[in-house]
Amino acid sequence: MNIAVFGAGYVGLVTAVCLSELGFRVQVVEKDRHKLNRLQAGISTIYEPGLQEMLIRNLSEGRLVFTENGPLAILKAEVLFVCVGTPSRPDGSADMSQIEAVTKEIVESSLDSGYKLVVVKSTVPVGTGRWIEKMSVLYAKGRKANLEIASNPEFLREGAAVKEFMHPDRIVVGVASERGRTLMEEVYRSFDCPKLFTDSHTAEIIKYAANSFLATKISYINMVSDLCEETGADVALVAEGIGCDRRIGADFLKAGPGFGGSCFPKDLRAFAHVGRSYGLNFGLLEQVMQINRERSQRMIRRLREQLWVLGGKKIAVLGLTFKPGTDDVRETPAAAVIEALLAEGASVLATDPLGIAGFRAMYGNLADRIAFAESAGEALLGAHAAVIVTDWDVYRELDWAGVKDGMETPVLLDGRNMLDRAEMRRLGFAFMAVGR
Ligand SMILES: NC(=O)c1ccc[n+]([C@@H]2O[C@H](COP(=O)([O-])OP(=O)(O)OC[C@H]3O[C@@H](n4cnc5c(N)ncnc54)[C@H](O)[C@@H]3O)[C@@H](O)[C@H]2O)c1
Ligand SMILES: O=c1ccn([C@@H]2O[C@H](COP(=O)(O)OP(=O)(O)O[C@H]3O[C@H](CO)[C@@H](O)[C@H](O)[C@H]3O)[C@@H](O)[C@H]2O)c(=O)[nH]1
Repeated sequence: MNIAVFGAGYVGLVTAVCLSELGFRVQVVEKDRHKLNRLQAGISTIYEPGLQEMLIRNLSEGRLVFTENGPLAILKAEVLFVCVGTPSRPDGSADMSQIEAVTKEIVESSLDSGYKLVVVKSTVPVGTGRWIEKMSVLYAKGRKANLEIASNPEFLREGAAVKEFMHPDRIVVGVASERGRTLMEEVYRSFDCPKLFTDSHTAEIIKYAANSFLATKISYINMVSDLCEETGADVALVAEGIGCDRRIGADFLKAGPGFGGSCFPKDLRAFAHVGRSYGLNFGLLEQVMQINRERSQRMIRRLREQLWVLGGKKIAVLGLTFKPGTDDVRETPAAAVIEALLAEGASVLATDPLGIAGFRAMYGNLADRIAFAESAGEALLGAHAAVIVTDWDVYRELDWAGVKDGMETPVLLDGRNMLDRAEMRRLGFAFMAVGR
């Protein structure tokens, strides 16, 4: 089967590489020249375990092609995956302009040709499939494009994208016709997981509802974590205690600096906007987002417990990516923490195993006001306190006894609850962990 994938970002690139690995012939259409050059040269533009090797293999064996030539890819393909971005607009709604641009290109390149299944993998508001159908009629200007629109939301997590694409918990497909369903069954034939076939509205809602629910769990445990801090309880044990109940489940109950990344914040804003646009009370999600916004202030408050004044002090920030195992810094909680520290008059020395370059590129103004260190050891030299924002293993494995002596004052705030409290106190740290 010939497949076209539009957009070689986190989702598009992983989808394309994995589908080619499964034996499909995949053409990836990417408009960003810089990305395209690198991909054509066999260099992955994102860091994902396993991706680079698979990319090179499938590229050299000819199953995977990166191109700017949308019309040619459209002509050849029977199934077209749309994986372009759906970023936030200022009012929180999803910006659908990239989806519309791809729609136009697909319609104009498939006029009077055979049936094609257009599969929307991007995360989109309910009703998007219908809009694509309507716009297709307009762009066809009275001629006929034989397109069927399906919804196939993607649930992969960054840092484990290849593994999660290849072994998902479930596959959701919103498709109307038998022909479309048969094609999607063929695409996912080798996947051994529940496959849920629905109408397109249901599939579209499943994606936002899943992300919103997971983010709700995180804000919920973060709310409880504040109470644990006030009362001397331990949020990790509370999470274990409630998570053992199978109706609740243990996942996504880790307290921390709040959720970040390119998905949860954006998708919550968009889902809340969708709810409001139907006149519904989605205030629950507003609260989830508000709790998340307040996390950085909570961390400042903890630091004050030990440091008295923060102004003029040097604080090491360990971790810039929104979670470990990725170089992605989009909407990272580290940015809010650094912003709050600077507002207190502290100076910041930040470090991260993979995220420094991305942080400099994305947060230029903020990056100009802080310094960067190549390693945690270097960041901690002369620091009055360290704050762990991202739970990288290197921080778990750091020689804390060794670095402590280089600090001005050995204050450590474990924002991810990842270190052994008794051990850190034994080493002589004034140690605080989120939720304890
Ligand atoms: N990042 C994730 O982990 C993840 C997981 C599940 C779903 N999603 C959703 O998938 C979608 C894509 O997310 P992403 O993180 O991959 O985005 P991204 O911004 O990393 O990638 C989008 C890519 O599309 C390209 N593009 C834009 N317009 C194009 C066009 N007309 N033709 C060809 N290429 C074009 C861009 O240059 C970019 O490379 C979003 O809707 C997102 O919410 C993301
Ligand atoms: O118990 C937890 C779990 C996660 N997080 C934070 O939540 C954010 C998101 O984490 P994660 O879900 O692992 O990362 P993403 O790669 O953003 O994946 C989410 O967003 C994707 C894009 O929509 C979906 O496909 C995935 O299913 C969904 O998990 C990160 O900042 C994490 O540190 C916590 O604070 N506590």
